[in-house]
Amino acid sequence: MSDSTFFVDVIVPLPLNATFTYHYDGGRNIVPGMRVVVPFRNKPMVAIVRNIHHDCPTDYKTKSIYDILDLVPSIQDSQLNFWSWIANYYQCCIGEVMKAAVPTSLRLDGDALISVSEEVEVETQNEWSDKYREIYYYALGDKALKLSKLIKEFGKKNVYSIVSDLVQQGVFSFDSLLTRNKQVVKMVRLAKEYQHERTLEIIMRGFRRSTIQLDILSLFYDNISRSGDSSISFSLSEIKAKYSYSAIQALIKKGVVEKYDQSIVLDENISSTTNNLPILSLDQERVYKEILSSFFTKQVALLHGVTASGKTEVYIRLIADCLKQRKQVLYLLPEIGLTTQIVRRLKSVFGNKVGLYHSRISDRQRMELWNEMLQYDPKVEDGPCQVILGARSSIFLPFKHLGLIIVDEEHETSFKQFDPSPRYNARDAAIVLAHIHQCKTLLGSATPSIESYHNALIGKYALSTLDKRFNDVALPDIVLADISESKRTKSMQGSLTPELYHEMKEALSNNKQIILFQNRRGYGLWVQCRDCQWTPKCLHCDVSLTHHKGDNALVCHYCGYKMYMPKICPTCSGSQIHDIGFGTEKIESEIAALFPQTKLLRLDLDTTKKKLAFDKIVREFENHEADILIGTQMVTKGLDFSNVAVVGIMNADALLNFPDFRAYERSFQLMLQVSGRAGRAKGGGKVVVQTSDVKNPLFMDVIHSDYVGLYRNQIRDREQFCYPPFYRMVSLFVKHKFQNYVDQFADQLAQILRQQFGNRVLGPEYPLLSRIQNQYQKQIILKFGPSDSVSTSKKRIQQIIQFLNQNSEIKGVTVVIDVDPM
Ligand SMILES: Nc1ncnc2c1ncn2[C@@H]1O[C@H](COP(=O)(O)OP(=O)(O)OP(=O)(O)O)[C@@H](O)[C@H]1O
Ligand SMILES: [Zn+2]
Repeated sequence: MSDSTFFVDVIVPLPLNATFTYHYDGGRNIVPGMRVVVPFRNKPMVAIVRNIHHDCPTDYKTKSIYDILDLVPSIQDSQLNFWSWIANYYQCCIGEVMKAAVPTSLRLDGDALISVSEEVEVETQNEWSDKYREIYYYALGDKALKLSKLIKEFGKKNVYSIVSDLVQQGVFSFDSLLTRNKQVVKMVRLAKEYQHERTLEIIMRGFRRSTIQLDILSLFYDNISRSGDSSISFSLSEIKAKYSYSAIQALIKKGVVEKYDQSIVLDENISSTTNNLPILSLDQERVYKEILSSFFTKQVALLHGVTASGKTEVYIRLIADCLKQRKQVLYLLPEIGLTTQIVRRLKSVFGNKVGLYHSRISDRQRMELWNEMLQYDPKVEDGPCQVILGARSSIFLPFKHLGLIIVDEEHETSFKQFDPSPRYNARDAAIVLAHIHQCKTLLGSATPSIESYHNALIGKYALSTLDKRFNDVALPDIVLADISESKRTKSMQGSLTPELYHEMKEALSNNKQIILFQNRRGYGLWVQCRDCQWTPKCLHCDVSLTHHKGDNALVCHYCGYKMYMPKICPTCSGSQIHDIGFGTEKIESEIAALFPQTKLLRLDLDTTKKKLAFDKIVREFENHEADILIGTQMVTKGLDFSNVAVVGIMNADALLNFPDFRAYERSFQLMLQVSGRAGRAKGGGKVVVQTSDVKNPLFMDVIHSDYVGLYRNQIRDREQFCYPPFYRMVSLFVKHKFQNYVDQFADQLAQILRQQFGNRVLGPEYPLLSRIQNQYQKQIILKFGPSDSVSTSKKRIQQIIQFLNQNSEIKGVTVVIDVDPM
C-alpha cells in the first residue's frame, strides 16, 4: 500500500454494531457522508463514509472500496451525529438507523425492485455509453428486476454508479408501479395549434395510410365534436393499450400530440401563496409572545391549548418569523393522514415553500427533496425546503439552517416507531435534533403527555396555555350515556343509546354533521358459533379473527392472515355463526338502516388502503357530501371540520380496560381529542360517551375537560408505582417460535438481569399477545430511578444479552430492546 492510501470507516445498512474499515488509493476525494460501494460478505453494497484516517487495522486485511458515488456528501455531519445518538440511546445499530433514514433511491438497496420509470428518447440514449444503454434495455425487459441481478449480469464495477446516475435522472426508480402510477399519470393531448376541429380535419387527411395514428386522431376528433372541449386529454397508458405505442410515439414526434405529467396528488394542486398571515386573537398573540420570549431561556416550550383554540395559527406565525430570518422549520405530525388539512393551511400562507415528507410519497420524491435540501441555500433562494411538513421519518432529512421544530399533537403515541428498529420516539429525538442544530422545539397539544406536562411544571420546558377556543366558541358539552341501563330497559337502537340516537336525529334535522368513533375496525369484534362457542383464531397469532363482512372474510389484524367466513361451524357443524360486538363496518350498516336518507363515510384502515383515499374521505366530509363519518382513531385527531355538531363515542369501556399504566391517560386524550371535533366553528357541540361504567372517576375529568385534574391524579400514581416520568423504562421482548425456548431463555435472562439490577427487573411475563406471526414472546421490563445511570445500564443490558446468546444452550432466540416503550 502506498502513502496515498486512506482508510475509510463506513456504515453499512445492516443490523451490525460497528463500522467497517476499507482502504482506498484511487486518488479521488473522499469525505464523511459520501456514499461508496464496498464489498461486504462477498457482495457489493452502498455504504456511508463515517471517518477517514491513516491507521491501518492490524488484526485483519482491509479490502478496497469499489467506487465512490458522490462528489459531495449525501449525508451531512450533523446527520451522522444524530444517527449515532439514536443508535446509542435506543440501543440499536447505526446501520439500522441508516436504513430508516435514507431513501432507497440513495441507498440503492440491492434487494429492492427497480424499474424504468421514464422511457428515454432515442436522442438522449445516443449520448449514453454502451454500458448505460445495455443496462437500460435490460431493465426495460425485466419487470421484477433487482439491483443484485444487474450486478450479476454486468459485474460490480460500474453498475452502481450508472444505476445511481439513472436514478438521479429519474429514469430508474425504486417505487412500486402502484405508488408511482398513482402520483403522476402520463397524459396526452393535442398540441396547442391542433386543438381545433378544422385544423384537425386538415391534418387528418394527410394520414390516410397510417391507420392507427388516424384512429388515435379520430378519437380526439370525435371527443372534440361531441364535447366541444378541444383540450381533451387521455392517459398515455390507455392509448397505448387500445392502440399502439409506436403510433402514439409517432404522433408525439410529429408534434401533433404532446405528452405531459398530470399530478394526481391532491396536495400539489393546492393553489399557492396568498401570503396572508392570520391575525391572531389577543390570547393567541399573548401565547405567541410568551413562546418567543421563553426561547431566550428554554430550549423547549409546551403549548397546551384546548381543541380549536387555534394552535396552528400560532405555529404559522412562528414559522413566518423563522422564514424571515431565512431559517428552516420542521413541522412534525404523528400521522400522515393529518398532513392533508395542515398542508393546505400551510400552503395557503407559505405557498411552495412547503415540502411534504412521509412514507406515502414516492421514494423518488423523497430522494428529490433530500437532494434539494442538500443543495439548498436558504440565504439566496426560496423552495420547498423551508417548511418541511412530515411524519416521524422527516427528522432524518438533511437540514441546513433549522430554526424551529414544531411537534404537533405531541402526546400521540404514533410518534414512536415500534417495528422495525430503530424504535425511536420522534418527539424526543426531535428535541435532540434541535439541540444539534442549536434551535428550539415547540410541543403542542390539547392533551399533553404526562411526561411533557411534568417537564413544563418543573421548569424544564416553558409552558403556555390557551384555555379558550378561538372566537370564544364554547367547548362541547360532554354527556355520559349508560349502555347497561339502556339495555336493561330495552331502549337501545342497535348499538346506539337513546341519548346518542336523539342527538343524531336532531343534528341531522338541523343539517349538521356527526362523527361516530369506534376503536375497532371490521364488522364484529369476533365471531362465535352459537351451538359450541367455537371462535376462529389466527393460525399464527394468539388472537381471534375479525369479521370483515364486505370481503366475507375473517382477518387477523396483526399479521393479515385471512380466511373465508365459514357457513358451517367446523367443530360441531352448527349453522349459526354470529358476530360478537361491533366494529366500524357493523356500525356503518346499522346506521345506514337507522338513517336511510343520510350519506355515510367510513374512515379506517380498510377504507384508506389506497393512496389518496384518506384525503378524499376528509375532503368529502369537509364539503358536506356526507352527514355521518364513522371511524377508528383516525377520526380523533387534529381534523378541523366546521359543521360537526355531534360526536358519539360508541364504547368507551373498550378503551379503559386496557392493562397498561397509560390506559387512563390515553383514554382521556382520545375522548377529549375526538370530542374536540364537535362544534368547532360555532359552538353548541354535543358529545355522547357511551359506557357501561358511568361511575368510573375518569369520566368526571372527561366531562369537565379537566386536563389538569387528570394530570394530578396520574402523576401521583406514576410516582407511587415508579413509572415515567420518574422512572425510565426499558422493555425486552424474548422471541422464538418454540414456546419452551422462550420460557427458558427469558427465565435465564431475567435471572442474570436480577443479579445485576435487583428489583428493577420485572417479569418475565407473557404480554397481552403471547404469539404474533408464529413467534412466541415474553416480556421483561426494567425500571431505572432518578439515581440510576440509564446509559451505563443500557450498555450492561446489551452485554448480558450478548453473553447469554453466546452461552445459553438455547439458540436462535431474538431479544428485542425497546427503550422508553409506549
Ligand atoms: N386567529 C385566527 N384567525 C382566523 N381563524 C382562526 C384563528 N385562530 C383559529 N382559527 C380557526 O379556528 C379553527 C381551529 O383552529 P386550529 O385548527 O388551529 O385549532 P387547534 O388548536 O390546532 O385544534 P386541535 O387541537 O383540535 O387540532 C380553525 O378552523 C382555524 O382556521
Ligand atoms: Zn395473525
